[in-house]
Amino acid sequence: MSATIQSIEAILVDIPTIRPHKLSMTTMGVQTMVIVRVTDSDGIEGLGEATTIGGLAYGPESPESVKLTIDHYVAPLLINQPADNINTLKVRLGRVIRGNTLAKSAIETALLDLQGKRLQRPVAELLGGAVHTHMPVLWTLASGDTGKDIDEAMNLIEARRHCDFKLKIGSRPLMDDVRHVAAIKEAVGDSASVRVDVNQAWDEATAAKGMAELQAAGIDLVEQPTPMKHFDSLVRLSDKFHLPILADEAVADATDGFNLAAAGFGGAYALKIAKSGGPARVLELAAVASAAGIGLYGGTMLEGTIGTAASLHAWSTLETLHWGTEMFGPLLMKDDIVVTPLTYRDNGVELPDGPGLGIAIDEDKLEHYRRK
Ligand SMILES: O=C(O)C[C@H]1C=CC(=O)O1
Ligand SMILES: [Mn+2]
Repeated sequence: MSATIQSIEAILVDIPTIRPHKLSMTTMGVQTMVIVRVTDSDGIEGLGEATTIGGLAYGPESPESVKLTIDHYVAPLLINQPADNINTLKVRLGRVIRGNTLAKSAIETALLDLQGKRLQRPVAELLGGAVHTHMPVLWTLASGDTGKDIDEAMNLIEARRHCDFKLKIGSRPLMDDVRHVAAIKEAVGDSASVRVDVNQAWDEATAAKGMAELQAAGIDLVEQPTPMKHFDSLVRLSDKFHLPILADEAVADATDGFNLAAAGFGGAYALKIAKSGGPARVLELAAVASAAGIGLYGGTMLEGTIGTAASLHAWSTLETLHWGTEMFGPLLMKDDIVVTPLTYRDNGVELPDGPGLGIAIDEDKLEHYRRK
């Protein structure tokens, strides 16, 4: 008799950020994680995380709605079901719950962690095995102030914590953003790759002008310049410029990835477990991208250590991450709720080892930061 699922808990955890993090649609001062704990009848526990940015500012699921979805819809479907057949559990959820990929990602992660602990194997091995144990990680400069961003970048380069940077733009007039970006690129020099993320803020005409300016300033990649559903804009812009485009919000799952590639897009895709529905699901998008000759990037929703580790287990199985990763979420938060944080060194991060995700909760910290 295989073990059955006995309990599913979704916990809201609020941790302040080390500084304001300014995106085109919101400025974050705190990050809210939904931590999921699934226990089975043998007493083994699996951990998962669902995290978004700025409540409902980034996407259609909020931390509070994810908790409600898990408590009221997911848990009753999974309690007393065998814990070890994750595909069957996902089919069961998928038949009754549409969308809600953040909640599904946390659940898929927790089930993989549980299975890994049961088998005493890492999650990467359940996904076919890690090709890499150290992955490059860029840092996002988003204080909202050019001088502060330059100081931050210089310190991180000096410490060999990050050598590549992503700048959040799109909330200011175009030429203000261009001057901001050009000043940072000039300061960090040629050895650093500087990219921008517009988070859908431009229309196509603004994007065309912006991309011409950014190309001239030596920027390497422009992320999601136009609204997520405007596939045609992304295709035309990717045709027009040799400055490549990274599609983020536009591509959530393998079907989006297939449609955008079929429409003629020739850039790269930001993979995120939260968009696709988990560390196994996101690899379906990676496979479609690879089949279409589209580059890969390990993306984040600024998750804490659990969600970041889950993503790293997935990215580690990919032969090539053409644009590296941005798995720095835990470093943007003032504190952590795990016993041993991830190891960031040599401009990257180590894949945690040990069974499952290789992550354990610090119960005192969780108690301190959980929403009362
Ligand atoms: O990419 C996004 O849209 C969201 C996120 C990733 C890094 C960061 O600073 O914000
Ligand atoms: Mn993005």
